[in-house]
Amino acid sequence: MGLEDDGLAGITGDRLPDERRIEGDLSESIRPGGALWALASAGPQLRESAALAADAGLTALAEEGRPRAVVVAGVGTAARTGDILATVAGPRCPVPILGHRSAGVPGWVGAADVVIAVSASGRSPEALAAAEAAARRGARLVAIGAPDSELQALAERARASFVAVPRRAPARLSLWALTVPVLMAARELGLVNLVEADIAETARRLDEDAERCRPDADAYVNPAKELAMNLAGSIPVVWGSSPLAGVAARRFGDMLAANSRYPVVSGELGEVGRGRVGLLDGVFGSLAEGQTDIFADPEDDDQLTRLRIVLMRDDGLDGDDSGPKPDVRRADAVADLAARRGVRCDVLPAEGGCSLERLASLIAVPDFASVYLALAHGLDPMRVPAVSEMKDAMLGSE
Ligand SMILES: O=P(O)(O)OC[C@H]1O[C@@H](O)[C@@H](O)[C@@H](O)[C@@H]1O
Repeated sequence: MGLEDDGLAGITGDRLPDERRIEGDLSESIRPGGALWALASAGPQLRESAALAADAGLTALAEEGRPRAVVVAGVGTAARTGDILATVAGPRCPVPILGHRSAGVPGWVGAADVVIAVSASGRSPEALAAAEAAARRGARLVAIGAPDSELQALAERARASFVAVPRRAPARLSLWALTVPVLMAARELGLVNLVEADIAETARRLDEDAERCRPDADAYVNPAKELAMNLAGSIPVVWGSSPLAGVAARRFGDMLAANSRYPVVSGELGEVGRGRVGLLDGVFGSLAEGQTDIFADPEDDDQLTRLRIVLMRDDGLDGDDSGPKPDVRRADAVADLAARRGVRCDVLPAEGGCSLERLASLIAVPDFASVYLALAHGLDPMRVPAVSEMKDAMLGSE
């Protein structure tokens, strides 16, 4: 597909956000298959996927004992599931967990290792090549993706476990359906401590957040609409205060880029503090705040673009000694630095009794916010021409 004559590749949308667009008729996004519908299904996705994984014969994985390493192979959202596994397994995990985002597997992978190949469509060349390479090298293989896909055929040929995850929405809106089988495979290997109650509580939290973020709840009571409008027109800077919150921050970056088409800076505070926090002193930070014309019309097109910090704050679980204590001072310090420069900051605290639920508490509302922000600009969050054109371009070159 080439660029259309209007030079915008068929993109419609408005540079200026308008809150009225998210308070009006959202039937297109709520209908089955729509973006808000897909996000509202996060809890059911998680439960369904847990049941599918339980029936997929993953117990066979454990027969050969603990692996030397686990490689989670895939791209985009599929790759995020590897980051989630690493954070849920935690810093004391005895086995390295590596996300692999390019075709094939690293050169050292062999019979002592486990490869988890993930692809929502079941046809990303990266995941397929990883599954093939894993089988060739005699590594234990688990494949996760769409039923009746190339990935399933490959897993069957390799006599590997396959978890068939129904494809009801684009990959990025199927995060929970893809993540749970990855976690359950790692549980079989003794690498994560995830009990049924953790899965049930996480699903319940996703249900509750979907209810709070529902389209007919207006911005006063809807945290996702509020967050979307806070970010509207800004350059969002999303920082997580712990490795877990860092994964949620990067996920928000993925969603803001694909759904809302906003440029985002995201990362983990431990690293950010060594360089990126310098953004606060720059053109879009304190210089923009200090040079605001207080008499200018706030609706004015020429208003300066500003940073807006989203601080994902994870203070850890009380009594959890499974890793280093989260450094809460860092979160306080960055909030303070921002406040002193007039840079606005939204703080999202992690809640919940296990790491999966805490992660969900940092992902659910921002996921919805990314869709509301797209809709406020009149953008279709489901249709991302640049992504489709990239895929087409790459298919043409292979
Ligand atoms: O999970 P699969 O189907 O392999 O797709 C992997 C990735 O492909 C990209 O082009 C995007 O569409 C992402 O949203 C998606 O996560």
